[in-house]
This record gives sequence, C-alpha cells and structure tokens, in this order.
Amino acid sequence: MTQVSEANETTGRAGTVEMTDTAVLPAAVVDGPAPATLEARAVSAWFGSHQVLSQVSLTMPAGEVTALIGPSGCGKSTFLRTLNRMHELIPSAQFGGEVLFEGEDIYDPSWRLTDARRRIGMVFQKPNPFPAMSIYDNVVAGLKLTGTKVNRREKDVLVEESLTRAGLWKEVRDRLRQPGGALSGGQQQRLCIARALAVRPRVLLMDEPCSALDPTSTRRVEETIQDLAGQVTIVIVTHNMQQAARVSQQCAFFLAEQGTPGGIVEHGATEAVFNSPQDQRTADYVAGRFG
Ligand SMILES: Nc1ncnc2c1ncn2[C@@H]1O[C@H](COP(=O)(O)OP(=O)(O)OP(=O)(O)O)[C@@H](O)[C@H]1O
Repeated sequence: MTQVSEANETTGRAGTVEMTDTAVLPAAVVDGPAPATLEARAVSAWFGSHQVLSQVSLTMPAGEVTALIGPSGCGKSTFLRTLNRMHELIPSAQFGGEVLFEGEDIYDPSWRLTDARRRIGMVFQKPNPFPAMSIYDNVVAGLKLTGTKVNRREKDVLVEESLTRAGLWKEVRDRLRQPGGALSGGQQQRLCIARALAVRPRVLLMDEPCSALDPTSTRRVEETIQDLAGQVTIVIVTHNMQQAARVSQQCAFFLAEQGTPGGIVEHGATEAVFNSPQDQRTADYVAGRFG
C-alpha cells in the first residue's frame, strides 16, 4: 500500500488516500507513464479500392511533438487514425504495414483494440465532451471505454491529475459537478485532452485540435501541448504552419500528387523542414505557395 493524495472533487482540496499501487501519486501529478516511441513502417491505407496512403514510414520519437502537415486530402488524418487502429473502424477501410509501439506491432494479434486505445489516445478536431455529463465524469469516461478499473479514490486522483496536465484544473476545480457542455470551446477541448490523459496514454494523437477554436483558446491549447511534451509523445495534424513551428520538434510533409496515394515528401527536425527544406515541393508548401 502506498500513500497517495486525493483531490476532493467538490472543494478541490487535496487529501490523502491509500492505493494498491507502488507508485506514489502526489495531488496534481504532472507525471504520467514514460512516453513511447511510435514507428510507422510502410503504412498503406485504402477506402474500398481507393488507396489513400502508400508505404509511409515515419518514426515519432518518445516525448517529442511530431507535426503532420500537407494540403487537404493528402491522407494526414487517415495516417493518424492508423496509429491507434481507429482506421479499421470504417467498414470499407483496409490497412497494410506495421505500427510499432516501443518495437511492438500494434496490429499483431496479441494486441487487443483496447490495448492500442489505452496506450495511444486521441483528441479530435471538434471538442466532443459529453455535454450533459459533469466535468468530473467526462474526465473518467475513457476509463470505462478502455476497460480500466479504478476505485473511487483513484478516480479522484486521476481527475485532478488529468485536468492539471491538460491545464484546466484551476479553472474548473470548484465546479467539477457542472456539465462539460457549459465550458467554453477552448475549455471543452482541454477537457477532451484531460479525458484522453486519464487513461495515462504514452502517445497522444491530435487531429487539428485547434481548428474549431478562437485565437486565445488556440494559444491556451498550444501551451498545454508544450507542457505535455516530454511527458507524452504527441502526433498532431495541423494546417497552421505557425502552429507546427511553435509546438513541434519533428515535422512530416505529406503530399498526394495528381490522384496518387499520399506519402511523405520530407520529414525531420521542424526547424530544418521550415528553414532549409530539401525538396522544392516542401519549400513551396511551407512558404504558402500552394495548399
Ligand atoms: N471515411 C472515408 N471514406 C472514404 N474515403 C475517405 C474517408 N475518409 C477520408 N477519405 C478519403 O481519403 C483521402 C485522405 O483523406 P484524409 O482526411 O486522410 O486527408 P487529410 O490530409 O487529413 O485532409 P484534411 O487536411 O482536409 O483533413 C481523401 O481522398 C478522402 O476523401
């Protein structure tokens, strides 16, 4: 038994509880499990007979933010969805290749879908909290979906931890029982980040997480991404070049030329991709000359 701190969901004050875990969890933990390296090897994807990705290989280093950029329709979101097996939920979808999580292929039969979802979380373009559900229940909602069992006290710890990591705790600590739908759009997106973090993923996928937000909320979510870097591996799809430059250390430029499936033209350190691209198409895209 280990002593851990507990946040009272009504008052927001920290207390102390016991937990059958060897880890000591201080209140407002800003420490999740170690971030994991994700490696896509020769990933191809189809919708019916339409191939949208061909032989995409990319390493997304542990604890870094990797941005996926490129014009609309080149397969960025599809690629992102192959990284935690969301792609296979679409009836016509097919997949080829490997996605290695710390060297283990998440498509291996030994991996269950829930294993992939628990370790590799996802945040979507449009904030999608359960609007009538309380802020507290929204945060813990993912636990059930991924089959993670925790007792009431552990839940309290996780709620404070996740909201803290998502940069929302101070704003909502006194109203955890209010509905998630009553928050602003930016707060709702950070609530969704907290919900994703509550299952303690080692990788977080984000599909244009700021595209539905105003500039102030966007800045706040970007700060959250920057705070999370190092704690969790992040892969973010963004159309916003400035955002990619601000938040990512690695960057991959996707392109689907003239009806061909999408692929990566160039990838590497964000600074290099933006400031000294090796391929003329990358140079044109980052300079805003197309897309
Ligand atoms: N559910 C689906 N069923 C059939 N085709 C799809 C589906 N989702 C995406 N596609 C097709 O796959 C291709 C890649 O789409 P995807 O959304 O991955 O691109 P993207 O680069 O993320 O685009 P955007 O930046 O506009 O979001 C497009 O041709 C798209 O029409």
